[in-house]
Amino acid sequence: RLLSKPRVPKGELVHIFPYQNSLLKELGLRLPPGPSPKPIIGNALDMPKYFEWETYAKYAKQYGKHNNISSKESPFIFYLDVFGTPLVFLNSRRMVHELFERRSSNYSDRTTFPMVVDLMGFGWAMGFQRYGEWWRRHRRAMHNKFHPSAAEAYKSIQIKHTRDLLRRLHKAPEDFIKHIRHTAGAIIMEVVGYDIHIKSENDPYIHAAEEAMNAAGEAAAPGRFMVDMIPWMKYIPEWVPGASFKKQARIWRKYILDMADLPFEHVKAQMANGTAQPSFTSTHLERLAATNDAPADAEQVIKNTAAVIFAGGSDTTVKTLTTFVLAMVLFPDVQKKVQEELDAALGGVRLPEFEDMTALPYTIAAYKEAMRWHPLFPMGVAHAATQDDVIDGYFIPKGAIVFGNSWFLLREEADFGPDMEKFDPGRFMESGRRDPGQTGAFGYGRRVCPGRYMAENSLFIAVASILQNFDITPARDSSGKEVMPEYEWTSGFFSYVIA
Ligand code: HEM
Repeated sequence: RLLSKPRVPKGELVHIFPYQNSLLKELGLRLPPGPSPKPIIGNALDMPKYFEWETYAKYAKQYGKHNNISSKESPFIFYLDVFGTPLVFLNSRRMVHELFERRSSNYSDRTTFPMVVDLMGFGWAMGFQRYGEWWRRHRRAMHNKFHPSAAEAYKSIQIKHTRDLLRRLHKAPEDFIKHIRHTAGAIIMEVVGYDIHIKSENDPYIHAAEEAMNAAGEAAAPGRFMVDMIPWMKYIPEWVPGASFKKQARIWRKYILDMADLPFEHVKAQMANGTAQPSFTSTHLERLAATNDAPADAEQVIKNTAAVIFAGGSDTTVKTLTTFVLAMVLFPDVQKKVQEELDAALGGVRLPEFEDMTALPYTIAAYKEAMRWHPLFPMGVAHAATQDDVIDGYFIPKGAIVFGNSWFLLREEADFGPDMEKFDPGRFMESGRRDPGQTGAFGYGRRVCPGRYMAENSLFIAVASILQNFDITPARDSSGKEVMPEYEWTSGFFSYVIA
């Protein structure tokens, strides 16, 4: 199953995959000099269940040393066999660039998701769709309204709701997460065209989106549900002992389908009676109505894309901002510096605008540092290989699920400077530093997050507005003493802070 002429590195094989041992002779390869690299992980049982990105990063370092790899970007690649499904983990920027960017036509597929798509009903979400024409149509519908200059159109919506956030924070600062969530939801709903429904923090659409996203977070982590490894299990009836995942999927499914259907139907009804505001959904639908030869499923593409924007666009921003708030508590000096910059630029007489960005490099660096310090998707979102491939002598079979270890990439000293655990926006003030948004925080290649321009705008205006007007400090106990928050990072598809 090997391609004709694999590229063979000069004595630099760092890790022989378990299955490669048997292929070495066939390839005419020899083991590199020095202690033989051992297979690190053999099967599903050895798979780290929690914070796997740290484990893989540790292996990468450990085996790099073991193999005397001097390069700053070791060609690290790990392989796991999970009941016959090959999982490949890329632990270097060079590898990620080579596969996801340069060979993107082969690494832009997704795997099947028996739990999330077949059972839970997430097939409408572009992020889970297989690479091909159906996905491309969704991606085009989104790109059309989210490329950098299209995202400009949303700035006034972002400003409006961020100002409202300041009022809410002023009134009840202790509910800051609730307010941030409300704001992110309000922005994305107005962009998509669902804004008419926001009546309270308990808005049913925001609630459905949160439930659905929490479900995705739980269910999409590799190895979380056996049915993803043994797909025929999806046919087991719900009453069979051990099939509780089916019941769980059924409960989640309602939220997931409602989330796509209900608000879309409502926008259509609003358009029919002339009360709809211009939005992603209404402008796409209007254009569709004016097209004579549109395919029959064109409306479904609009509905699906509106839903995925709604789904992907709020929780991601909320969780990144929550990480930022924690960082401000833990690193008060950074907070002071951002505030000094804001005061110098705005003179304390007006609120920040997007036009101020050029005068606020440290503020920009601060939100970028939040994406680097603790990326929301530490292992990105897995891509899949369409065809067999070989890289540096490693064979990657067709169908392999390929992860980029973004967490590790965002901790490369060569790219971001020293003291990786420190929240230090100052690192971006040095020349030659990489942008986290282009180093895995938004994923890779043709599947890179299409909402990234809008997301960065939301982060910037929120960070600038909040820190210009508030100090973020630890809470105080009854005697007035500051108490540092207890917090932990979740593990799974997303990793975010819970306090
Ligand atoms: C800080 C906020 C955000 C982060 C950290 C983030 C991160 C990501 C990542 C890591 C991926 C996977 C890329 C890959 O497969 O390599 C992704 C995909 C995606 N994101 Fe975002 N995202 C954010 C905000 C948003 C927003 C605001 C939207 C919508 C407006 C959005 C919509 C999507 C969609 C639709 C996909 C699927 C793309 C595809 O599979 O082709 N994201 N995002």
